[in-house]
Amino acid sequence: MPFYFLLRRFFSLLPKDEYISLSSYTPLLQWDDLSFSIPDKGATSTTILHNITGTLNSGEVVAIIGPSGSGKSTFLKLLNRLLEPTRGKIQYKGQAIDKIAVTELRRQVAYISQRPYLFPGTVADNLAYGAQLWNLDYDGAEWLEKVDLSPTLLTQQGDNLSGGEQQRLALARSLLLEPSVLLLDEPTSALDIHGTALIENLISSYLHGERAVLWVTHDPKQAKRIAHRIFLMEQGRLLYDLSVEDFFSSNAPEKVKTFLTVREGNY
Ligand SMILES: Nc1ncnc2c1ncn2[C@@H]1O[C@H](COP(=O)(O)OP(=O)(O)OP(=O)(O)O)[C@@H](O)[C@H]1O
Repeated sequence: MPFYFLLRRFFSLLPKDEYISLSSYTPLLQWDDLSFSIPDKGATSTTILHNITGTLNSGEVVAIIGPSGSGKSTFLKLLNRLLEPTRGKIQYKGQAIDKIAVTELRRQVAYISQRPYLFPGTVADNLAYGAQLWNLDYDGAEWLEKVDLSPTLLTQQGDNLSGGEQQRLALARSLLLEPSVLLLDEPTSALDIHGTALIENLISSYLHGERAVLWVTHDPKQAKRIAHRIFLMEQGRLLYDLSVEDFFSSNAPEKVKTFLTVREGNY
């Protein structure tokens, strides 16, 4: 009997509680029927995200791609409560995220924005912020080196750094808190090829144990390099949730092929 069927048979004999306790079979994040609207002037509203359902499982990188304005950033922000959904629910490790203290949720599910907000103060102050909150030991110089920044920057004011340096500092500041889930909003948009490769390698070495990554990118080639699955979004809807192989296969849905053609074709 194939291994998969043996596994199914084994699970069907277990009481439900034991089944749920097998954490590697539990998605880290689940979202169900998520919508997000913004009130207009008057009694109407504009819906930015429509009825999105899905999961992020331990050990995977999911790339989110889609045209500008399709709702990718809005979707990420809902997952650590930077925004609240108008409809639907989100769970982290099986627990509703609005029942988890926001500071704890954001330590576990970290959002790193495309244009990161640095706290006033030095690079060292920025690295220290979360670590002090959670009483963690860390080596600031080592973390700077991991993101290819010189330790000599520790004493510099954060707002003196270039856009790409700020992105890397924000990434180091988040990674040293060891979150389970990284929500990355175009983390390499301000980096050259060398910086991009470095961050892609850093994230793949970060991905072990019960960890997972949602990674917004505009670049299908990057999605192909880094992801196990790809979400294609359009006009606030999740059009497709496909394995990377299916996404780039000759049998991919027409809308996927059209998207790839518009973004330069041959992948
Ligand atoms: N606070 C807001 N008020 C009004 N409209 C908003 C607000 N936030 C987002 N939007 C709109 O919602 C849509 C989705 O925005 P979002 O930033 O999530 O898209 P995106 O796919 O991440 O875009 P990009 O790839 O350009 O970063 C856009 O049309 C945007 O203008």
